[in-house]
Amino acid sequence: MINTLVLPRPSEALKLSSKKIDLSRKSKYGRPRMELTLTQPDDWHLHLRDGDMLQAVAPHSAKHFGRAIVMPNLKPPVTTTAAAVAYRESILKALPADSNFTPLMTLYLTDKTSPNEIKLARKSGVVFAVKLYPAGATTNSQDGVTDLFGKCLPVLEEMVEENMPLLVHGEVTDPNVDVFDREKVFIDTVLQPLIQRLPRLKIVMEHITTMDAVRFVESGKEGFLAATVTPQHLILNRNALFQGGLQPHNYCLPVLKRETHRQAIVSAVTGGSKRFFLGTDSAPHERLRKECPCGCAGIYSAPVALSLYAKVFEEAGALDKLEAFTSFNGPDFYGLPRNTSKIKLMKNPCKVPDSFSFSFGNIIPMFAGETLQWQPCFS
Ligand SMILES: NC(=O)N[C@@H](CC(=O)O)C(=O)O
Ligand SMILES: [Zn+2]
Ligand SMILES: [Zn+2]
Repeated sequence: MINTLVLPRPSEALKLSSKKIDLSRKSKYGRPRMELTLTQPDDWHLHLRDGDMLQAVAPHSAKHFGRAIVMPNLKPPVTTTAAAVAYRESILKALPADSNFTPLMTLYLTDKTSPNEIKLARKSGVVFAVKLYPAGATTNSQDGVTDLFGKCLPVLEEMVEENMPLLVHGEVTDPNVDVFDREKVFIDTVLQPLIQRLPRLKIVMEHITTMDAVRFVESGKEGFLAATVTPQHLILNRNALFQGGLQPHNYCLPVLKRETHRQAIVSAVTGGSKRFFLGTDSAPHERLRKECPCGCAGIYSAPVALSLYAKVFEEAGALDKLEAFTSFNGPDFYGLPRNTSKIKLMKNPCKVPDSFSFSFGNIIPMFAGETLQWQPCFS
């Protein structure tokens, strides 16, 4: 990896609680080197895939995150507790020997999921949520739900009993609804009625992209409604899809929105609300599956996500709020203990690799070839 050294300006000294930043250590150039110590973050929305791709990407997430909610949209999808247990085993095998990373498994909801499967999931101790993909909404969602209220109410009622969160890809699939409006329409036509019907169901709106979602989550009951936020929806707006030509590596679902939506999401997360937490939605696809006539949706952010979140909070003058977003709000919502270990981020400008090469092909990371200021570091 090439290191492009850009020295931090002394005026960049941050106004933070003294414990969080250690300005005493000097870089070899004699300038202050800024450090940020955080409780180990977790990733509450992650695609680890399987097979070769799993082997390739698992170490990247395990390096930075303590735990991750692992999405079940494999081929075939992880629809049973038995499949989730087996998938968990293969993830553990793909981790570096010294890794403490804990995968938190999820089940893929279908029209046929039985209430008993939820009981089994809860009993297993390794399944922490159930994921709703409206059929056809996103990558590998073809086996998803076609009619939530018609087919899934008994399962959802069992989830209330078992205190099992429902994670939602919140977009309608009606081709007549404009692609930029699909999240808002989903809120109005599915989520609002769902909450009316089952107010004690814990719901996470995954990868929110609009000010409508921000307002909706803020207006929900604390502890019952929350949202994950990706680095791309905090940093990029929809212009990034077309900057200098079509940019397949900025294409994900829900698709990037206009700047006003991005700003609303930034204000929400940097404002310190407990309802928003880190979920990278890191979604690797081999390069040629993105750079082709019908490219896949998904941005590979795992290696750069922490640097990007730090950039967003720093630019908003809210680095003091970063730790709650990366490390507290998620476990608090899920009713899990916060991590006890720490991770350090250092201001040490570094170029993001242009690509990661594996035997099966290449994966292009988010911000490929660009320089990022904050780097997680390991002693
Ligand atoms: N976000 C994406 O664009 N893609 C995800 C699926 C998803 O999270 O919707 C994937 O699995 O590739
Ligand atoms: Zn999704
Ligand atoms: Zn996802």
